[in-house]
Amino acid sequence: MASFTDLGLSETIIRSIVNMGFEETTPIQEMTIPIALQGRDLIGQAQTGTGKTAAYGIPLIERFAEQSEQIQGIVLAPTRELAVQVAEELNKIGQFKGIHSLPIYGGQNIDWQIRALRKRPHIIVATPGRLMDHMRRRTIRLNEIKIVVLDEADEMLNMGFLEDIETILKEIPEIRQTLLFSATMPKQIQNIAQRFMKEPEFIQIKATGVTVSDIEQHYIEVPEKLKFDVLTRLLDIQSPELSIVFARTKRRVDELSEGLNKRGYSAEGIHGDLTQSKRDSVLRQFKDGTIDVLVATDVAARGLDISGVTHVFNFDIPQDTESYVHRVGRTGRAGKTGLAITFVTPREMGMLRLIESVIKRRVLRKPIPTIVEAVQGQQRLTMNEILRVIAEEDIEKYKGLAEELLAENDSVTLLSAALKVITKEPENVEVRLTETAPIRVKGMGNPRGRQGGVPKKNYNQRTDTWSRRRSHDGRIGTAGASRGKGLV
Ligand SMILES: Nc1ncnc2c1ncn2[C@@H]1O[C@H](COP(=O)(O)OP(=O)(O)OP(=O)(O)O)[C@@H](O)[C@H]1O
Ligand SMILES: [Mg+2]
Repeated sequence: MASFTDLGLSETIIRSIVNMGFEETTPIQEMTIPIALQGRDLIGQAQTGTGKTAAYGIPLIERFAEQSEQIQGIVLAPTRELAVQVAEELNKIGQFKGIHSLPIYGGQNIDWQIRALRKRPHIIVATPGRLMDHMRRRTIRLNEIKIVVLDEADEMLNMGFLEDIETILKEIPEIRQTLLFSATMPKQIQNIAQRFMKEPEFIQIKATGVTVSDIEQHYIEVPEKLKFDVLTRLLDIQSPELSIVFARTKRRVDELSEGLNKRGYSAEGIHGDLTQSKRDSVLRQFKDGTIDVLVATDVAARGLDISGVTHVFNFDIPQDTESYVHRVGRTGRAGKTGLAITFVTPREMGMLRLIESVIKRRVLRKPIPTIVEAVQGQQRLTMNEILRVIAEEDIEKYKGLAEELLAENDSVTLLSAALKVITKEPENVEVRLTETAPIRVKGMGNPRGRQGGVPKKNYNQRTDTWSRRRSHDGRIGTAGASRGKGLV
């Protein structure tokens, strides 16, 4: 890896990079910054969490003149939260050069944005819809734009922003530089590249596959009905620092975060139907650790860089392989490690195999954790907390009471009772979720299952075994038959 000083950057930029704590370039930065500095068009693909923002942000800011009164650069991003985050990072890179970036996104008061625009930011980081609004109102002029960046370009296409992007790019002078970045590059991207870019250089960093090797990836085959209990068991056993739970729909997100709260976890949901101020406050609370579990739709799958996310749970398997790559990429960022666990219902095994074929890596199968393990996990938490309090807190005023209680009870009985009171008992509140249909892939997995030839799989919670049951006569089939007999 190279040093930033070898890239011919100006002193003010180097100073801000040092200030941000970056010591060496990441591979995508090393490869793309010199090309982007020459003014050439560029498509950059590198794994999640490997510094693509600075890979375009550094040349973007290096090439701008701070004296200009006009907007010189536009970054388009698919979600509001990402627009805010990118603008923050660009402001850090531009702090000593005096280059200002402003996020512009839907759900935020437009008059406020218009006032902020009058302060002459050099760079706008926008979601396409809101930028279009400003273009119609003529509150943003794009005729001085020199550089355009499409961050998460493929996701903007997925979201149906193609027309908006076309309209936006047509308003921008043809003599410009266009940069396009994402961890995933499906074929449609070539379309955009051909139509809107000039002989783009394609830089692809493919160290060990599409997903980062620092992310441990597991899956658990689990029936739909048991997913929620399995999730809470995993939270109890693993006690993640911060975790993101991805679910398929907004309704699932609401139900899940409500259910988690009922069971005593500090969780909040984020999805597109919430007000922007709610979305902002949820994300803020998650970042500062006020809430430990963020339950999200794919709105939080792309680009978000939150330190301390040790676990990603795919409560529902994603509908496409790109989504998988980005979701699990919310952990294991900037050289840190992370764990991603995907729940797969029996009929979704085909989707899992498809994901494995795209990421070119096996996802490890793990058994359904037992309730005993969950209890042990909670007890361990309690024990650690007690030891921490002994080491760090003032407990003098409890000692009198302790002695009184010890006079009439033996110490083991007394402490056991106290532990029972303070340990959270797993699965003590029933939570029901609205069921969703499995995600299936044509031609993958177990095709005969769909024709009814292979008996349905059943999971036996008490014996932790899967068995195949013939639908007609109710007899137990092969796997796990001996243990499952009479219980299925
Ligand atoms: N050269 C560097 N040295 C150390 N940390 C860095 C460096 N470049 C970027 N980072 C940090 O790494 C983290 C991930 O960067 P960034 O969000 O740009 O990743 P990304 O490649 O855009 O990921 P995604 O595909 O998920 O959007 C950020 O916290 C960023 O500040
Ligand atoms: Mg990014």
